[in-house]
Amino acid sequence: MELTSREKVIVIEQNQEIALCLKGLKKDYGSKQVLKGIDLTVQRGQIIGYIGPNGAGKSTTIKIILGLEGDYSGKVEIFGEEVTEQSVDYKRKIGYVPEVAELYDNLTAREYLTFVGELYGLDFQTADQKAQQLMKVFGLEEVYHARIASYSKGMRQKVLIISSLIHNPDLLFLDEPLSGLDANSVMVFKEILAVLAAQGKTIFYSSHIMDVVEKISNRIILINDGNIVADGSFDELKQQNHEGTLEQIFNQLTGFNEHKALAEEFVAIVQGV
Ligand SMILES: Nc1ncnc2c1ncn2[C@@H]1O[C@H](COP(=O)(O)OP(=O)(O)OP(=O)(O)O)[C@@H](O)[C@H]1O
Repeated sequence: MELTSREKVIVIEQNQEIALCLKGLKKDYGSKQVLKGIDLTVQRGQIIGYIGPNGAGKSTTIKIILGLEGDYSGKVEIFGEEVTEQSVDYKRKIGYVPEVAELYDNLTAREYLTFVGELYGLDFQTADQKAQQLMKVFGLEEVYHARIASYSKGMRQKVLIISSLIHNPDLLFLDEPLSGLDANSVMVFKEILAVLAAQGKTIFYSSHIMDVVEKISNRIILINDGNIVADGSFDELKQQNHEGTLEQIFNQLTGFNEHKALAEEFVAIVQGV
């Protein structure tokens, strides 16, 4: 499809707009330094794959950006505005799928999603209508009025995904979002991300499923021990590290080559040898 010159200008402007900027982000928990100075600028429309070993500080970064974790040093800017502990308005531009969520089991999906929609500034009717339509797309129209307590894991995850997008945010934080989704739903969700990114939404995608990160991200950021140790497209990382898959690059950059020895040790202990 040929873009008109006006559309080309809009695309260039969008690409230059900065959605997220982290400057010297540091965070300690007691004597443990979890983030040691994260500097990061994310352009609007990018899909960032944010990866790193367990405990590297990925969720901590996301929670700081969302204002869920205080007591850090450094700066967080969202669409050019510095986020402070008092800032609230910027949250309307953000959607979030947490790694672990407290869904209100006693509520129905309708009650929960309209509650979240209203928190994000939608009126009840709009939230109700959108929530019902989105549930239908995910094949959940029949349980819209059922309590979340009766949902399977994947059904809960779909409600979480809907709740993160109901207010049409510009910046989306996804922490292991595919958790519990079946293969068909994964396909739908990956397609949703591609369409959102094409519309200029910015997506920050944190996951351990390397082949998905490799495919959907146009920029991959690897953090290890509180620092960014790699930043680039998958092709760039592949060239720099002479490795074939993102999983292999991950192993190399985190200095890990003991999987066989560790597996054998584990099984030997299980067998009581
Ligand atoms: N509330 C807390 N109190 C104390 N330590 C914490 C707290 N939250 C996180 N940590 C520590 O901070 C470090 C980073 O945790 P974080 O959850 O950010 O890691 P992660 O990269 O998201 O890991 P994973 O891949 O396992 O989800 C870990 O060592 C963790 O124990």
